Amino acid sequence: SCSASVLEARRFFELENELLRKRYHEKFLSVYTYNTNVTEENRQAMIEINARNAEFNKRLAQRIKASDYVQSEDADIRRQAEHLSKLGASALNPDDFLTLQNAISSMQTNYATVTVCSYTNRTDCTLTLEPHIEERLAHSRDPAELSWYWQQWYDKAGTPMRDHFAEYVRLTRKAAQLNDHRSYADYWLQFYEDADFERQLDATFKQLLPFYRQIHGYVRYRLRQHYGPDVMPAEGNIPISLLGNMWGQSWSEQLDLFTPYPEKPFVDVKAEMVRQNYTVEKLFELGDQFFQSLGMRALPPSFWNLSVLTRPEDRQVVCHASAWDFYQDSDVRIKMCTEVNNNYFYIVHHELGHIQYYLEYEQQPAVYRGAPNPGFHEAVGDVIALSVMSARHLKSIGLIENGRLDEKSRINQLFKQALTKIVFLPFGYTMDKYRHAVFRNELDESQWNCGFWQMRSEFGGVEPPVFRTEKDFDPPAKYHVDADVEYLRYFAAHIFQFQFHKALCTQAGQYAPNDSRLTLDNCDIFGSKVAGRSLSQFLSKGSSRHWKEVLQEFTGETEMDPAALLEYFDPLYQWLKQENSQLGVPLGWGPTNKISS
Ligand SMILES: C=C(C[SeH])C(=O)N1CCC[C@H]1C(=O)O
Ligand SMILES: [Zn+2]
Repeated sequence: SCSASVLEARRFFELENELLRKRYHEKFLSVYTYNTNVTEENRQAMIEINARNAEFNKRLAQRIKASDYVQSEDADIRRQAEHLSKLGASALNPDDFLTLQNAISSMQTNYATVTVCSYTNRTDCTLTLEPHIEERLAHSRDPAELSWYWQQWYDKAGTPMRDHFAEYVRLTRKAAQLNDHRSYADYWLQFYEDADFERQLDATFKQLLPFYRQIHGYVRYRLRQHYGPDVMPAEGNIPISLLGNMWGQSWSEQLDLFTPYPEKPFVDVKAEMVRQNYTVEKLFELGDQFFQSLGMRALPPSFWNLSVLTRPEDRQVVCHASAWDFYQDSDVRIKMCTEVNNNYFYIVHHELGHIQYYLEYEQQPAVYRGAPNPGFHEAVGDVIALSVMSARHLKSIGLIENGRLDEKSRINQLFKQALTKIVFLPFGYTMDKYRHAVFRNELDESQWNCGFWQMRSEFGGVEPPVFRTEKDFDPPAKYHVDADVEYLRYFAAHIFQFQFHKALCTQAGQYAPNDSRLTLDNCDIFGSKVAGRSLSQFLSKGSSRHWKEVLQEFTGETEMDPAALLEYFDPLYQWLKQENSQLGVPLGWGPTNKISS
């Protein structure tokens, strides 16, 4: 349709998108400068640019609201108008906006710079989360030491942030109301473009809970065998400090405590990487080569020149891994404090997935340079990692000997994957179930800390290693709470990534239903140009089309559906049900007693 009004509207959005692209370019340069050099001066400069951009975004939204673009006869004009009317914090008046920016950046600065004291040398208080504390949580087998680092971190990264967090809740609530949302939770949920999505998330979580209970029961049983009944009661909540990760979101670091068949040790890729003198650079080159093998773009020279891939010696940085799009000249970067180990091997691929998405949709107008469903952006890298972590692929890059696992080794491998992919689900679910309750005023401020642990216990059967009260405040001990980053995107990504994996493996001829040689858990799409074209097609759409439409073209489905995930893990699920009943392993847990009611 080329009526005069549509032509005028197209002209309007073409101009506005170019201005928006320039604003994004300027904004992300200043945020990156702060993240890669945490100084007060850089923090102030970042806030100033954010405030200026907020005014421009607000004015654009007002002009669109005053127009009839949302009723345009042209569907694309309507979509662009709707997207550009979605204001977040930008709806606040300049003073409130600055106050909110200060609250969030203060929490982020604390998270990035906090250090704790060594368990073995109490006068050394220079230990950082990455790499020192995470290394201790992954390798110590002393419950007292594990509990020490857990408490040091939560007491220093969490509790002192309570006032900033309260300010953040107050002002994001005000922003949401200015945008006619019931709450900031509803502002976050609108990015899924599906009024039914929250219900789907609840239903998906309930559907996967029985599988999680089997893993939880087995791990608790094995922890009890190792640490004894005083540390691990038979039917209790699992102390998070025993699980190898500060937040209990992934348990694979302590894998060798719970390997189903320890006599068939699953190859520790880290040991082999160290033996082969792997460098951080090599990890990124492997990821880059994987995408190129699919016929997708190589990382541009600017990536290698401008990224920050290891912790600098001479300045403070925000170590939490992140990928960056500067909306100009294919300038894409990663900032992370990489170490050569299993966890970072995964994170490198996770971040490169974001980078490939940025490169694939860069031709879109600025308003569409994003994912149509936040879960998609978090799933891309993980899909590639599913191929990379397969025995078939690890053998092909010389990191393990045996590319075809026998039944017992296959159970070990599936168990290792489940300790990240299934264990993550209650954590991801709780992070935003909790924040939604806070944002919706369903959880009273007097219960903000105990309510957090009550939900972690209810949904995941885990608890703090030490008693917690309302004098503590633990949620800001997690990066995303400090940085105002919504978290259900990761829960959704853990479901979508198996749907994407199944589609790509089918397209690559590496998966066939009921063919025991071509199963999902040993599929490796490396080198498949067919799969690469399909993935590239999917990513290049950006958010120009509704996520159900682009999902349908990519996998044939129109919903988030855990069927592919359950198919991938089925052999393990069957093994666990049989093993747990044979061992008489109790399943399930009661309310945590680590909080005062
Ligand atoms: C690596 C990133 C940056 Se988008 C991250 O935050 N992730 C990746 C997996 C889950 C989540 C986390 O660390 O909590
Ligand atoms: Zn991510």
